[in-house]
Amino acid sequence: MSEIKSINTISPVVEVKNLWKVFAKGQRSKGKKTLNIDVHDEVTISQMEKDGKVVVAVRDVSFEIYPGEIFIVMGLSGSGKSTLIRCLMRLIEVTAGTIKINDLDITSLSKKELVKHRRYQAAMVFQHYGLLPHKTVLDNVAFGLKLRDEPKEERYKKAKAAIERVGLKGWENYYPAALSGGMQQRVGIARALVMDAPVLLMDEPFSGLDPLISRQLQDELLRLQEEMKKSIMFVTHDLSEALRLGDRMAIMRKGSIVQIGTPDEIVSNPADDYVAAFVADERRTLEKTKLSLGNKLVSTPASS
Ligand SMILES: Nc1ncnc2c1ncn2[C@@H]1O[C@H](COP(=O)(O)OP(=O)(O)OP(=O)(O)O)[C@@H](O)[C@H]1O
Repeated sequence: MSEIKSINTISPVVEVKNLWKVFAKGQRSKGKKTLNIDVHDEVTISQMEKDGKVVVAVRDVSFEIYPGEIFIVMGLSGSGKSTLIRCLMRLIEVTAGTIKINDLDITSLSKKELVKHRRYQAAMVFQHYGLLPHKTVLDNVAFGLKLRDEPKEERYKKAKAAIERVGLKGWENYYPAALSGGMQQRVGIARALVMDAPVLLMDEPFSGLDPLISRQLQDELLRLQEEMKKSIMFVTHDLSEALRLGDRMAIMRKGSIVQIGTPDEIVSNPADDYVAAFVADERRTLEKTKLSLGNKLVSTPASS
């Protein structure tokens, strides 16, 4: 009882409330501009969607991420995952709603405050690494600290430690092109870790990599998380990755979150047919395991 009470009183690090992102169709403006639209006017919005004038990429989304939690966002292509995670860094301006990180509403920050938010509160790992090709591994990792005006000696010390943490000791003076995809993504992770921000945003960081490498990196992330206890938002469309990494997961469909729960809850109790279709294979495997376990129990002499 007391344990449940204490869990309920932990404050979230990330708190997203009634978030909307509506894009004007045909103007791929990177989402920097905000569209002037009343999201509460459902009739107008759905008419504009039907007329192909707008795309509602994120629709009235709310969730929290707690300290030390890996929160997975999953959904089919086009369901709004990337738009959502980018809103948290404010790489995309939101249409409506609030995003609080450590109680600070980042949707209302000035440009100057936003720079600070990006340098101290949240760090992002992208699918395509986003490394600077003309800088060495060491300078890539130290770059964010340079933007923070940290003294050279200090930033190299921290960068070397982060490089060692992701298993790349000895590669400090190489350029990204000399590294495999998996190693480049390790650099991407080191670059985020070195900032020591409380929130880590990871947008499909391991997809596109060899399955074996991506599994190694998943293990690595779990190991690092044991030490770091960050609040991690992790976007993926790979269910097995989601189930391995996630403490809780949100399933997105056409911009909305259709279910939030622990991997167990989602697999054993999908909220609708869309979620059920996602987890169908996993359920089949579970049922087979239960069945064969049941058979074993029935047939072992010890059980009779
Ligand atoms: N800058 C933009 N301008 C207009 N529409 C956009 C823009 N960015 C995304 N969209 C649309 O918003 C919807 C959600 O896209 P988003 O990239 O967030 O989905 P996703 O779930 O991340 O997909 P994927 O897994 O393919 O990356 C899609 O219909 C997409 O075409």
